[in-house]
Amino acid sequence: MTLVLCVTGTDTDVGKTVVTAALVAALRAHGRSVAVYKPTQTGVSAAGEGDVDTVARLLGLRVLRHRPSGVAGPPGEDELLVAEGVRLGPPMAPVDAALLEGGQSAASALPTLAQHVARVGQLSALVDVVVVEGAGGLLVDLTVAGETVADLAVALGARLVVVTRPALGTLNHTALTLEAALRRGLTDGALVLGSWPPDPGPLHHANLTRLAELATRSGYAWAYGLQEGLGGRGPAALQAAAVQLAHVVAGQRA
Ligand SMILES: Nc1ncnc2c1ncn2[C@@H]1O[C@H](COP(=O)(O)OP(=O)(O)OP(=O)(O)O)[C@@H](O)[C@H]1O
Ligand SMILES: C[C@H](N)[C@H](N)CCCCCC(=O)O
Ligand SMILES: [Mg+2]
Repeated sequence: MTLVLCVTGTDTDVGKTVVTAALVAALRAHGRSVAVYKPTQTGVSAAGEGDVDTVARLLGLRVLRHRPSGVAGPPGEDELLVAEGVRLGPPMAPVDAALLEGGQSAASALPTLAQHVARVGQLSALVDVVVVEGAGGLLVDLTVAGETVADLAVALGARLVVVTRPALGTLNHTALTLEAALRRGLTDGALVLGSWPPDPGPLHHANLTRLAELATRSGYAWAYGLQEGLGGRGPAALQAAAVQLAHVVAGQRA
């Protein structure tokens, strides 16, 4: 059965895309074929680089774009199978980006939860693991009906990967995110640091201990995560650093 990982975060800009790339690198290195799905990509023009394109670039892979009509077959060795549910220009939450770009009709035309699930199902037929990168944090609305990233993770039966920050403010954001996830039945998950600074201070070390405690208390696996700057060091560095991450995040079910 295909494993679905849903990568969310305690906030936008916490490193979900870099963690997604690291997971893809490590899973591929273990011989697993992987696809990446971004249900709602906002803040990017039609010709711009979406998060799925960033993952491919970070890994030095060619993009094989999956279309709903099912044009793409299984990806080749140097290809990454990717798909987006919808792409919107304004750098905002999905529903608001749609409203700004095209008014109520654009918001109503956003993919439904069932359409996202069907798209992931199509990808699942082609690969071993589908990694879904949400928009912003766990409770951001993806659909005009008010269904969130959490609802999508539940509908997919996904393992949740919560990416968090090591800096001040993270303890409250992380506790809220994990509490909301557990309340919705998302009990299978991992907590991951998106970016660990090269010069950590007492605050970072204290937060590291507290974050590990929060993960354990929530029944989530805990992964130290990625070093700051790793995203720019090339596919080999990303892959090497991701081995432990992938073991923690996907090991139990991969
Ligand atoms: N470990 C890392 N190494 C290098 N750069 C990083 C790392 N983590 C985060 N960044 C940088 O921080 C910024 C935000 O990271 P990223 O795009 O992964 O966040 P995100 O959570 O995916 O944001 P969004 O909500 O927009 O999808 C990017 O410029 C990214 O390159
Ligand atoms: C545009 C940005 N990079 C994200 N993809 C969208 C983040 C939505 C966050 C909404 C919020 O929590 O306020
Ligand atoms: Mg991202």
